[in-house]
Amino acid sequence: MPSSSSFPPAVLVGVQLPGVSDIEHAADLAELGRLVHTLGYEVVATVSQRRESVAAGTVLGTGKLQELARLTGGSGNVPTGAPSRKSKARERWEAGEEELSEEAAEEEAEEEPEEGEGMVPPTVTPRVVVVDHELSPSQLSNLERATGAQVLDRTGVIVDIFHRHARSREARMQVEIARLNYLAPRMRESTGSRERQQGRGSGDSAMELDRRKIRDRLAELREGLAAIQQDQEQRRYARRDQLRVALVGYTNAGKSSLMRAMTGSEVLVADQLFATLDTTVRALQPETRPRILVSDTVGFIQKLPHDLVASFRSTLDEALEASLLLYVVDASDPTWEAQLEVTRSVLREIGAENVPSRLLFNKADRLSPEAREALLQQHPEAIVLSAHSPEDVAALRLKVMEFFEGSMTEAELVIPYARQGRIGEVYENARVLSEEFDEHGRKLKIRALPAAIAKLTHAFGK
Ligand SMILES: Nc1nc2c(ncn2[C@@H]2O[C@H](COP(=O)(O)OP(=O)(O)OP(=O)(O)O)[C@@H](O)[C@H]2O)c(=O)[nH]1
Ligand SMILES: [Mg+2]
Repeated sequence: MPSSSSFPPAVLVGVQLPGVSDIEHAADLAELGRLVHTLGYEVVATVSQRRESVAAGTVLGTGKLQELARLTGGSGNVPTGAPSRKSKARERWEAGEEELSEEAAEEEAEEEPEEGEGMVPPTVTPRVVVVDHELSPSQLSNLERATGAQVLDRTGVIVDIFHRHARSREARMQVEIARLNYLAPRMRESTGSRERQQGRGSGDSAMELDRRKIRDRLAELREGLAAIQQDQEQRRYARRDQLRVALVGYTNAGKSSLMRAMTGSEVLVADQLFATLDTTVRALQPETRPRILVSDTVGFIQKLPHDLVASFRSTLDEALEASLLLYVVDASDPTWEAQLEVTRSVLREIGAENVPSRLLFNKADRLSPEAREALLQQHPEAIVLSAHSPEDVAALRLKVMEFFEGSMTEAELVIPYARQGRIGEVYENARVLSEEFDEHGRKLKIRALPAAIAKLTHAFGK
């Protein structure tokens, strides 16, 4: 890990809209800070403003913009209209004293708050401005001119992280599709005179392509992706008769840590957002009879760009086809409820809301005994655990096995002596309850999923 001074300094910019509480706003900015940190920047300052809406031209009002420009060493000059007088109602709302009524909001077009909201000036000059809202090309351009710094928006940051973390061919293609979709409309509106339009790493090569080339590239990518996905579908089809459980949840909740602990696999665990972009499937360990497959999946985040959700759909199809979804929640995060709601809504969006599920409150080692108790009171059906505790993971394994027990049935199978070489298939897909030998072969009593019984019966005959 490099020392913090080697990270390029960045300043965060957020607008607190009416209806967003102080706590929610602070959590939003904290999350943006973690995204920016994951991308390799150090957050040295935050500029935040209460506004009725994000300013069409420059996101912030002129006064706040100048404050931002002072931090970054920019001119603060932007082509906006002259600021108008601030209403008394707005002054009170901005001071946090009351809700802003619609009439009061309409009273004036632009406001100009002066107070610094307790901001400590950074000792280094931020070279990057990261805005917690999606920016239009003209907002981006105005902000770059006023601040003299590189400007990124939240979507751009997420797309960049995905770009850096994509490993498999499929994930790389999905991310490239999302990036091109993100860049294309921005390129359309700009006349091409601006450099670094989308900031570091998020579009340098794409900027050289014209729109037609982007379209061609998108078509090529979609075709390539379709071929890969067909392959995957076949593999999933082959696994349809197996017991499958998928770990889903907010980014950084601990899905990969649980995957490691449950399967002994070496999947990447990192205190980063979106460390995992590919689905990994491994058998639950110690192996069960029949064996149970566990999938680790891409994490969710609030305000996930729609294109990214769409491009990761196939990754999430893995979750759709699981018989059991384990919703992993970071119970030590004060915003876990909002995070769980994001997870639920994305899964609803892909049609997975009817898959049976269990709630896992992870990182319980960071909770006080009272907090644990309160969670269980609130969600008696949930499992409270720590991915770092072998006992907790062993108990989870039993719970998962119990869940599948209910969906299995029993059957008899006779394996002719000539086919004894394939006996391993039976042990992998079923639990053998008893066996006898007679003149026809090995007579087995098995317990397995109905689909697995059908397949084995087909393979070996009655
Ligand atoms: N204290 C504590 N830390 C945990 C626990 N589970 C995971 N972590 C930490 O949380 C961070 C994120 O863990 P991951 O397993 O990578 O989380 P993830 O859900 O796979 O995250 P993404 O792949 O980025 O979506 C890592 O630093 C883990 O060490 C736990 O039970 N207790
Ligand atoms: Mg992960």
